Parts: sequence; structure tokens; C-alpha cells
Amino acid sequence: MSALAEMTTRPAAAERLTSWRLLMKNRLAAAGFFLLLAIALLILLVPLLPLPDPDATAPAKRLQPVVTAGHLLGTDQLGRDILSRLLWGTRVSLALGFTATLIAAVIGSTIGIVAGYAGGRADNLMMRAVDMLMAFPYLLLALAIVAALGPGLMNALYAIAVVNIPFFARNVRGVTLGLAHAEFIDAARLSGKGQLSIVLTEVLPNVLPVIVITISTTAGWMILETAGLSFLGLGAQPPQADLGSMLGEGRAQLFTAPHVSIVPGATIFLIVISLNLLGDGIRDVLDPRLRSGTLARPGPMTAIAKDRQAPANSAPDAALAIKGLETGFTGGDSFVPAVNGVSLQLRRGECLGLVGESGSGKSVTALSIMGLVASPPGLIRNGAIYLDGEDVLSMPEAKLSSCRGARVAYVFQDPLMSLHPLLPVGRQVEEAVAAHQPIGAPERRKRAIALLEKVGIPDAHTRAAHYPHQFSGGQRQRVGIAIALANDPDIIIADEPTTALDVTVQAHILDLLRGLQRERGMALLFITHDFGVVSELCDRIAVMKDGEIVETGETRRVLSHPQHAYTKRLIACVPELGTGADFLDRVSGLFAARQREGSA
Ligand SMILES: Nc1ncnc2c1ncn2[C@@H]1O[C@H](COP(=O)(O)OP(=O)(O)OP(=O)(O)O)[C@@H](O)[C@H]1O
Repeated sequence: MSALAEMTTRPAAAERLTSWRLLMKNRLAAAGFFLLLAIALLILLVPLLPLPDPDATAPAKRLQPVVTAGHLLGTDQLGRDILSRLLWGTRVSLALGFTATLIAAVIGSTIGIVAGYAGGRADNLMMRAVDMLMAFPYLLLALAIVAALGPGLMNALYAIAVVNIPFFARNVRGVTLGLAHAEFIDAARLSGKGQLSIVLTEVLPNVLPVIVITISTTAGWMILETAGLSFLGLGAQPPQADLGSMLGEGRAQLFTAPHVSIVPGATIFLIVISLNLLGDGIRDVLDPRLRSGTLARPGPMTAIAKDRQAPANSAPDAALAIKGLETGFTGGDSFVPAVNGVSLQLRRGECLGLVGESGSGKSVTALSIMGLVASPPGLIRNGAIYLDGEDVLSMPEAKLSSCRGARVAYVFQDPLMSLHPLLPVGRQVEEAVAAHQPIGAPERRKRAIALLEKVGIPDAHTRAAHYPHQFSGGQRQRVGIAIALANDPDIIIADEPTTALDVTVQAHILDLLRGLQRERGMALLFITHDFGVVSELCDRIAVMKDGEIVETGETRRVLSHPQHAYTKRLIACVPELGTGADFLDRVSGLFAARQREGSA
């Protein structure tokens, strides 16, 4: 089993172990966890500890300093033991804070899920009510609620829970909105599942990490708020102690006996800071994008291992030569290779087809060429990439950036993802021109329109002002090709540019690419699954499996006499064409039929 396959089939227990290890690797989160654990154990053991009654007053012993015999943390203004009051009070404060958090989480998340999933009027009504709650300064709102219900611990708990409902509702609604129209939810609807069942089994598991993250990041805040209400005399009522009320009572002795207020103040500080540190750590572990580094700002180029082995260039005349490329992804201490020792050559004016099943490493190879695999988590561990004989991986960042788009350009599979949704397409082509050519705006605009005409956008002058969503899939891909052509590159890397298109449009786009390649003498690295396309377009083929090139050769030779068992299997998989006489004639026939369909 490949390392990648192992990673994807890793059992849940091992995954949990990794999460735990990741949490413990974050030193601040680990410190927060152990501090909280110590506090939790201490307050759980309070009833068993030989502590004096926290409410027993002894006026003769008032305001004893810390480390007095029998009173480790001294006594307060009524002679009560501060250590005992502190431990019992911390119990109350934590219980109150966590209960309020749970109430806010349950009610707020339910509102968020229902509003986001139902949409329309229900969403509008619920979210406007939440907006009204948020429009009040929350502490004032909490004060108003306690004032209306009367002071007391339970009322403080309700008040804090109510004012925090909007945080959960808003966060969870945002995530649910995105999920409500996801394809897997549509599939669940089509399978006949009821709404409640969809919410519980499809939506809830997907929003649960967000709920946990919101709990972990707001719990500290809620404990502060409950302490605040008690400090103002609206929470715990005398003689009961909680951290806020102890702080409030100690305020009068701030100068004569500062320890009375410093002790509960420092305890609140420790609890809140450890909760926040742990909360941040949990958030990083639970969000797989944070864990893999996807949400981290990627570096300007793929990270390259310091001890990279760079094999010499054995094809100095090639436009592009990849030698022993090893690219993979890091996570914690592990490195999972996606491309394992790939070597390829692309001659000037040649079209090389890179073929392989999904996940074989074609895109990672293509992105490595210009250092575009996002790091973290991407890492080029070994190998060299020679562009006109010069090793790209040794180039300084600025030089590599100047090659992107100018010498090597990319056409991606989904132009809707690669085009900016809020910029007219003409502007996007102009930007590509401006990135490498210092020409004035009117000239840039002319060039952009000429490029759009070149790729077959009808009425390019008017269409340049339109936005990507106003174009069809095929037209968007033409815009993508216009952007790639903007600076007359030597090499175009097309990563499955026709996979998302129907056969008619596919034939048009392939025709366009082939015409442009021949007219401009560009080298084309064409990534695809489709042997019909390869047979018509490519001069040579490289077949990729599990991150390695298993076979390379002239298209005709590979298709008619495949050497590797994997290539034979891939060819046999071509629908309706896997059996019979001469494969090459059949795939060519398929392509010709597509073209006829396209021109019809
Ligand atoms: N950001 C990432 N983190 C971890 N693994 C990744 C990441 N991106 C890609 N991979 C892994 O690298 C391997 C190669 O992916 P790649 O996208 O190159 O495949 P491909 O051959 O282009 O597939 P497809 O034809 O489906 O696009 C896959 O197993 C994929 O799971």
C-alpha cells in the first residue's frame, strides 16, 4: 500500500492519537491544558481537602497576610480563609461559566443550523432577532437581564448565556449556509432522507468542529463575564464565594491588604489565559486546513529541502527537463510523497501528454515546475527542474516569479476557480499583460481584446467588460487560454483543461490549443486522463502511476504497443474501446467524431 493510501485509510483511533500529539506539540496549548487539568483536579478534590469552612467568619483574625499559620493565603476582611474561599469559589465560577457556555452553544447552534438550512423567511426572522441581541452592548444587556430577573447566581448564568447566543448562531449559520447547497446534501435529499434526518446526520457532523471551536474560544470570555457580574454584586450573593465576588469584596482593601483581591484576580487570569491557549490549540487541531497548513499564508514558492539532491541536466537542449523530482506534503513530523523521482523532458515546440489515473501526481508535478505547490504543506525534497538549462529550484524568488506567466504559463481545469469572479474578464487579461509588459493602459486594453479575439471570443470588444459568470464553461476556458498566452510563453502547462467541458466544447478548445501551439511554436505539457485527446494532440506520452513515470514514448508507439502493464490497463479502460483491433485508430476515430460533433 502506498504511503498516501495508508494515510487515507488510517483508523480513527490513530487519527485521534495524531490530533492529541499535534495538540501536545503546541507548547502553549499543552501548558494551557495542564494548567486547567491541575485546577480541575484541585476543585474536584475540594470536598475531600482539610479546608476550613469558607463562610466561617473570625473578626479577630481579619486581613491576615499570606503564609500565616493555618491560612496559607491569609484571611479576608471578615477573617474567612482565602484559600478555602478561593477553591470553593473557583468551583462555582467554572461551573457557572461552562454551564452558560453550553446553554449558549446549544441554543445558538440550533438557531444557526435551522436558519442556515431553512433559509428564506425563517432565516430572516431568526437572524434579525439575533441582530437585535447583538445591537446592545452585551454587558449592559446582561445587566438589564439580571436587573429584571433579580441578582443571584442562576440569573447571572441565564444572562451570560443569552448574550452569548448570537456568537454561536452567527458562526454556525455561516457554515450551514455553505453546506445547505452542497452536493452531498442534495444527494441526501434525492435519496429520500427527511429534513430532520439530513440536519442531524449530514449537517450537524460538519458544523460540530465549528461549535467545538467556538466553545473553546468563548468559554474563557464567559467566565470573565460571570466574574464581572458577581464583581458588581449581581451574581453570587454573600456569603457564597465566587471569583468575581471575592474580587469585588477585596476591592476596598486594595491598598491595605492587596492579597485579598490579587489572589482571586490572579486565579481568573490563569484560568482565562489557559482556556484561551487551549482553545487556540484545539481550533488548530480540529480544522484540517489549519493542521495541514492550507490556511497558513503560503510562501511565494514551494519550500525546497536544504539537503536537496539536484541531478545534472542530461538534456541541455530541452525547453524543460525535470530530473528526479520528489515533491510531497508535510504534516507534523511526517512527509508523504506525492511525486517520487519523476524525470521528464519537453522539447521546444513539442506536445507531451502526461497521463495517469486520479491522484497519480500529475498536478503536483505540473505545479512543482514553477514552485506553485502551496507551502506549507508542500515540500520539494529532491530533484531539479531545468528551464532552458537553468535550474528553476536554484533561482531566487524574484527571478522565478518573473518566469511565471512570461516563460511558463498555466491553463487550469476549472476556469471558474482560477478567474476572479468580481473582475471583468478583459481586466483580468490586461492584468496578465501588465505583469510582464510595461505598456500603457490603452495599449494593454488593445492587446487584451486582440487576445480574446485570438482565442475565439465573439464580439471581444463588448465581452471584455463582462464577468466570468456571464460566460459559458468553454468561453471561460478560452479566457483562461488568453491569459496564458498574454506574454507569449515558451511553455504552456494545461492541467486537464477540458475535463469540465462537454465533448463539443472540448473539441473546440483542443483545436484552439493545437492551432496556437503550432502557430507559435510553444511547448505544451498536456495533463489528461483521456487517451482520445492524447492520440490527436500529443507527440509523446508519459504515463504516471503512484507518483512515478512508468512509461514514456512516442504517442503512436505507446498506444499501439504499450510496454507497462499499467499503461495496458489504462488503455483497456477507454470506454467502449477497450477491445478489438487497433487501439490507435479507434481513439483517433473517437476524437474525429468529437470534432465533427463540435463543428456541427
Ligand atoms: N495539499 C495537499 N496535502 C496533502 N496531499 C495532497 C495535497 N494536494 C495533493 N495531495 C496528494 O497528492 C497526490 C497527487 O495529487 P495530484 O493532484 O497531483 O493528482 P492528479 O494525478 O493530478 O489527480 P487528478 O487527475 O484527480 O487531478 C494525491 O494523492 C493527493 O491526495
